Amino acid sequence: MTVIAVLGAGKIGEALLSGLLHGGHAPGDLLFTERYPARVEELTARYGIQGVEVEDAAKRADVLVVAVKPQDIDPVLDELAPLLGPSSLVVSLCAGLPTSLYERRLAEGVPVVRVMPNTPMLVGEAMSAMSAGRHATAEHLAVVRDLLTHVGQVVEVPEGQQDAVTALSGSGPAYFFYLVEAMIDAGILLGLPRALAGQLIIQSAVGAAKMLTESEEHPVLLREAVTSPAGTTINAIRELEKHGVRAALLDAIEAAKDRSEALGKAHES
Ligand SMILES: NC(=O)C1=CN([C@@H]2O[C@H](COP(=O)(O)OP(=O)(O)OC[C@H]3O[C@@H](n4cnc5c(N)ncnc54)[C@H](OP(=O)(O)O)[C@@H]3O)[C@@H](O)[C@H]2O)C=CC1
Ligand SMILES: O=C(O)[C@@H]1CCC=N1
Repeated sequence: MTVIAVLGAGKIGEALLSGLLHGGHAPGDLLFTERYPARVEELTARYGIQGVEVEDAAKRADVLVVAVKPQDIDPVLDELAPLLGPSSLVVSLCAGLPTSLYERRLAEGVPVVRVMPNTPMLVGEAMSAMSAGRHATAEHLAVVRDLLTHVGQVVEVPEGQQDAVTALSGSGPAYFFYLVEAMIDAGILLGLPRALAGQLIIQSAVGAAKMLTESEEHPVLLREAVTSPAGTTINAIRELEKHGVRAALLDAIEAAKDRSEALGKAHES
């Protein structure tokens, strides 16, 4: 079995480790590095996996998954530079950071694959997009695809699309959580108990997601089927249009893409 080391086991690193365990990976095949001993102990207690130093991770793992914040990448690259060679495989989950950054800072020939996953990998429902760096071959991509398939769906995209992917599916779950939160608040406004409002909205979200994935229908047709003539839904839709919700979503997602680009540009020199 491939040994995978996650460098920086925060939100997404932990989601990947947990998803891989649920997907059938043995705890002994998973390693992680973390900054503080308390976090190492917490993760070891929770999952039975071993926290190690970077040097150990580089020696023992077939795949090194970098999952620190983009702002924390410099010391990680400094640590990795003397430890890795062309037989290593680096997978970067970091928003905005191009494979060229790794290629510039690591030894010649180290293969790098850039991946943008999302947190539903915790429940085996991630949407991940991967792009090969200059030294990553079809076999490297196959290894990464196999790993990500254990925690959800995977697509391959040109690296030039990764900032847009980050804005859409990387950040995407947050937009849905935000909508659900706002809709539960609407239930409170209408006088429903919070628990009931939560149940009504969350099951509606699950049902709508299932219809989106299982029916062959376009979202517009699914929405139209809910929108009865002179009924309730069209009154709500009019308010959404009046408040520019569609335009707000376009602007919001474009702003997320701009931020992803800026995170990459900050590491250009
Ligand atoms: N959260 C998400 O939904 C997604 C995140 N990503 C990407 O994943 C990366 C991590 O994001 P996220 O998980 O949210 O962030 P977190 O801050 O939760 O996780 C990063 C972890 O790395 C640790 N860390 C920092 N420096 C080092 C180091 N030198 N050695 C070992 N561990 C270190 C941090 O410790 P400390 O807390 O002490 O700083 C933290 O626990 C980012 O680059 C982000 O763009 C990609 C897709 C989705
Ligand atoms: O907010 C962020 O920067 C990260 C990247 C995608 C999702 N979370």
